[in-house]
Amino acid sequence: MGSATEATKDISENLLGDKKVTVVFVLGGPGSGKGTQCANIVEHYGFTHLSAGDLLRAEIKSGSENGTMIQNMIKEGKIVPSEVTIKLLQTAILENGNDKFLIDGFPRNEENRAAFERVTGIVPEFVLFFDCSEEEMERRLLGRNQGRVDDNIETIKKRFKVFVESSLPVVEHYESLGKVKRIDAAKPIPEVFEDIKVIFSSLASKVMKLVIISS
Ligand SMILES: Nc1ncnc2c1ncn2[C@@H]1O[C@H](COP(=O)(O)OP(=O)(O)OP(=O)(O)O)[C@@H](O)[C@H]1O
Ligand SMILES: O=c1ccn([C@@H]2O[C@H](COP(=O)(O)O)[C@@H](O)[C@H]2O)c(=O)[nH]1
Ligand SMILES: [Mg+2]
Repeated sequence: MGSATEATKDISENLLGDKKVTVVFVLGGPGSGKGTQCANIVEHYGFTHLSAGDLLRAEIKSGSENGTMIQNMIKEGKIVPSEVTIKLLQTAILENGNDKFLIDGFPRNEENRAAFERVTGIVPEFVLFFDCSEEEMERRLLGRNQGRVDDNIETIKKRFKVFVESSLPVVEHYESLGKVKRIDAAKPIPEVFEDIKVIFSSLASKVMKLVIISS
């Protein structure tokens, strides 16, 4: 087992089996622009983007035995059981050669958060939080046009409720640890990314890479 040097001890490099990774949780309301900006971060900063929602949608498409249950939960805007989502995230991390991940749209509630930390041992480097009004998010979701079963006004209202009641407490938890970097996500896309760049450039100037010292 290795240990971090003095220079990297504040970087969250954690064990996932034998793999040590740096993770940023990307959180924010439905339609706040998480996926859009994750694509920009991937392009500029070499992270791998893992959208929990995309992994769940891929699981439905794969014909998995959990597919019908997941589809029903998504249609209702409900949170899929932790063990299902964590397994998908864990597999995606282990199968990927990268060691830097943006985990988008997870953890969705406190139980997700605690289970993920317990199972994977991963603590996020920080949480990138997209702050946006419901009015603006609703406008974006109704205009998204990607054929998602949950982009209709009835499900959107349910998703907003779940976000406020279950997901915001996760942000508050990380806020209490000083780990939240809040972004004004109501701005136009290029301006939001300018703000994100400040955060990731400062992270890149710290020691970002994994340091393994054989003992
Ligand atoms: N800053 C922005 N201004 C205007 N439109 C935006 C902005 N960011 C994203 N959008 C648009 O809003 C829609 C939702 O964006 P995106 O899919 O990135 O959100 P999300 O947070 O990933 O949503 P979800 O939680 O539902 O997956 C998309 O059509 C996207 O093009
Ligand atoms: O960790 C998660 C992530 C997502 N879900 C379900 O999927 C939909 C869509 O998620 P997006 O992040 O908007 O793509 C969400 O409303 C949940 O039903 C989940 O259960 N757990
Ligand atoms: Mg998304």
